[in-house]
Amino acid sequence: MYVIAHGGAGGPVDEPVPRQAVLDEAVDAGRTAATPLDAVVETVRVLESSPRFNAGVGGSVQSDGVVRTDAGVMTSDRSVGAASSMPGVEHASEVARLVMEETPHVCVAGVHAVDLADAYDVPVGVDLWSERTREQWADEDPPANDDVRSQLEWLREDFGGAPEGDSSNEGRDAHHESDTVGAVATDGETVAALTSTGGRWRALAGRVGDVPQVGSGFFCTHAGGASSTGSGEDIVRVTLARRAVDHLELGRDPQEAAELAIEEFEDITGSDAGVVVMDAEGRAGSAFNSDAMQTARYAHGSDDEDDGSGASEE
Ligand SMILES: NC(=O)C[C@H](N)C(=O)O
Repeated sequence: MYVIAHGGAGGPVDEPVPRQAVLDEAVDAGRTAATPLDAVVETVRVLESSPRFNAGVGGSVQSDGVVRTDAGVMTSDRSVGAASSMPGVEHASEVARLVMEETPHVCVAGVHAVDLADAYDVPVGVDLWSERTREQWADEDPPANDDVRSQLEWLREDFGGAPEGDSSNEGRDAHHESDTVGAVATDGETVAALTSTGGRWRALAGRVGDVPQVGSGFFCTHAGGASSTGSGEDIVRVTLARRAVDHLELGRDPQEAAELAIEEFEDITGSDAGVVVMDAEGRAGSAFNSDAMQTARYAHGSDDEDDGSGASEE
């Protein structure tokens, strides 16, 4: 099984070495999975359980002091599942898979997604706070939860106010909000792509970004798959993952596809993002225009194909 994973695009990374070790471990978990779908879920589960990433445990905290998780998954036969805005759900990846496999829908949200998870024995009521998010939240002074207008004023300081002003990510990485995770995998026949996140730090309660939106945070066809990361409000405007896969469909290799998609994203939005891409042969590519994006891969034709170390810190 070929797998590529990322740990989010954003500012310079705190403690890149142990973080890379978790990414490598995640790809190792995915490589031994039975199917590409199992592979992306196994890979992302490892990252969701690590407080070093903004997914599952350690996810960003919304304006009402609640961590909510989102994920989306797609396979090359165009099966899709997504779940969003889930308090207390560590493995949003598993709920996205449940939506794909067990429901006639493509996205389930909020407490109803939590109920669905519970009905299929995905653990709920999990404490998603990490030491780091607890400390950071202690420094915040949000207005009362029932005062939504004041909350909006308060969070605009961070989100730049106007929609197109959202490109400014200055200072936001200190909030560890850029560490969304994702993976693409193939066995040479079918492909799967999955992205999982806690969203953005002190976003309005109930805010949902690109991650569970098909074509924005994730996309997959017979040509290959992609997983995006960065400012969700900007990624959705260009459907970044779809754009990367379109380039594969047009015959580009995965590295070219990733680079072209990020160039187009930057031209249109002026914002920062990253994307990982894998084609159906297991060739991988990645690109970002932020300061950093760590990836790990076990890919066809890459240096690590033989030894399986899978590491690539960028
Ligand atoms: N760090 C991220 O990638 C955040 C995610 N794209 C979101 O906007 O929810």
